[in-house]
This record gives sequence, structure tokens and C-alpha cells, in this order.
Amino acid sequence: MFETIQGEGVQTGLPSIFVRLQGCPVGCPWCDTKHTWTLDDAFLTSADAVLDKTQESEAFFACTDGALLEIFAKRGYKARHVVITGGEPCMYDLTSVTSLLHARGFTTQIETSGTFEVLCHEDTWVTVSPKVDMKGGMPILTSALQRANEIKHPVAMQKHVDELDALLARLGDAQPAHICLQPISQQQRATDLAIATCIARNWRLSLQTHKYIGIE
Ligand SMILES: C[S@@+](CC[C@H](N)C(=O)[O-])C[C@H]1O[C@@H](n2cnc3c(N)ncnc32)[C@H](O)[C@@H]1O
Ligand SMILES: Nc1nc2[nH]cc(C(=O)O)c2c(=O)[nH]1
Ligand code: SF4
Ligand SMILES: [Mg+2]
Repeated sequence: MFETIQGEGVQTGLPSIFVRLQGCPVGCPWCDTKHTWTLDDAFLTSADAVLDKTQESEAFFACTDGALLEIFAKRGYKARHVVITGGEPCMYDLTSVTSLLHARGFTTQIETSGTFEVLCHEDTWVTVSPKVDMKGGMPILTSALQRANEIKHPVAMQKHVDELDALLARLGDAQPAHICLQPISQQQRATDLAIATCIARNWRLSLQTHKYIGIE
């Protein structure tokens, strides 16, 4: 859990509290948060031990919705936007935590791969970043694509754009409000492809801006 600036997608630039849920079975080979994949009780520890981490590790803690809000207050977080990411946050039913956050005046956002049903408050901003044909072998759910406020598709080669076209075709006339392409791992060729495709299709470019400015 940390406070920073949302670096990706339509909400880029918004100060945000990030809550990174542990566990992901999807297995993207280029994932930038591989330390979140393992969900093993051997790594279960205290909130303080996790919040004070100075290096990435599999250590995680468990807490109730109410305790989460207490931690925000204790740490003096000022942001009013909470991004729930992971790992794969939609392994969990996020209805109660997002509802509590909205009741307390926060806005919320979920970052998800589209491989699990999205269960959350109706006003939660849902970012689906579809993961097609990854090692975990999990299909993208049409229900997740339909719930998405934005689709933020990771791209490195034309094949990835073609995969996105196939997903969008499933939605027919009910296209998402925002479509972003996000170059994988800041590679130059990926960035060039994303720029050219965004201009040609009138889509948005999503750079991982936090990586360019050296913040979390
Ligand atoms: C680490 S994932 C966690 C949330 C969820 N599992 C998902 O994939 O959307 C958060 C975001 O980072 C993106 N991401 C991860 N590794 C990346 C990389 N090497 N280059 C670009 N984007 C990456 C994902 O596509 C996703 O949009
Ligand atoms: N600053 C910042 N913005 C982000 N947007 C999505 C992220 C994620 O890992 O889900 C992320 C992240 O890790 N850091
Ligand atoms: S789905 Fe998200 S967290 Fe899981 S491996 Fe892929 S990018 Fe990483
Ligand atoms: Mg990230």
C-alpha cells in the first residue's frame, strides 16, 4: 500500500492511494510486479512489516475493510482516490471494500486483467488490461470487458493490436468509453507501434508515466 500519482490510463496524474492485493495466476512473462504472484501463508506477516518494506517481496498482510481505512488515516494519506490493483484484485469480491470507500467519500478504481468477474461498487472506475493467451491459460471474460470504463491494452507487436480488435468485436456496438494502448516495458518499438496505432484509431496512449519520473 502506498500513496503516489496514478501513472497509467485515463486517470493519469491523479494523486492516489494504491492497494496491491497479493496473488495472481495469469502469468504474463513481462509482468512488472512478479512478487505479487505467490499467495502463500508462509509470507503472511504484519501490516507494519509490509508497509515498511523497502524492497519488493512476497510478504503480505490481511486486514478488514475498516482496518484499511484506519491505516490510511494513521499513515496520513491525503489522496481521495483509491486504486485497487495487484496481483489480480478480482480474485476477490471487492463489493464491500469499494462500497465502504465510496461511503467515506473516496473514489475508487480497479486495475484488472479481465480474467475474473469484476465485483465492485457501481461507481468504481474499472480498468481492464486484457491478458490474452498467457501462461495461466485463462480466458478474458466478456462480462469484464462490458464492465470496463477503460480498456488499457499492453502492446509490443501488431499481434497484440489484432488481439484487442478481436476482443472489441465481441462487444459489438457497446464499445468501451476509452481505449488506451500501453507500450510493454517502455520498449522503443512498442512505443512507436502504440503511437502510430493510437493516431490511426483515435485511441489514447498510456505511458507508465511513474516509471519515466522515478516514482512508485
Ligand atoms: C501489475 S498489473 C496488476 C493488475 C492486473 N493484474 C492487471 O494485469 O491489470 C497493473 C498494470 O500494469 C500493467 N503492466 C504490467 N507489467 C507491465 C509492463 N512490463 N509494461 C507495461 N505495462 C505493464 C498491466 O497491464 C496492468 O495494466
Ligand atoms: N504510479 C503508478 N501508477 C499505476 N497505475 C497502475 C499501476 C499498477 O501497478 O496497477 C501503477 C503503479 O504501480 N504505479
Ligand atoms: S495479470 Fe497483471 S499481475 Fe498478473 S501477471 Fe499479468 S500483469 Fe502481472
Ligand atoms: Mg505498476
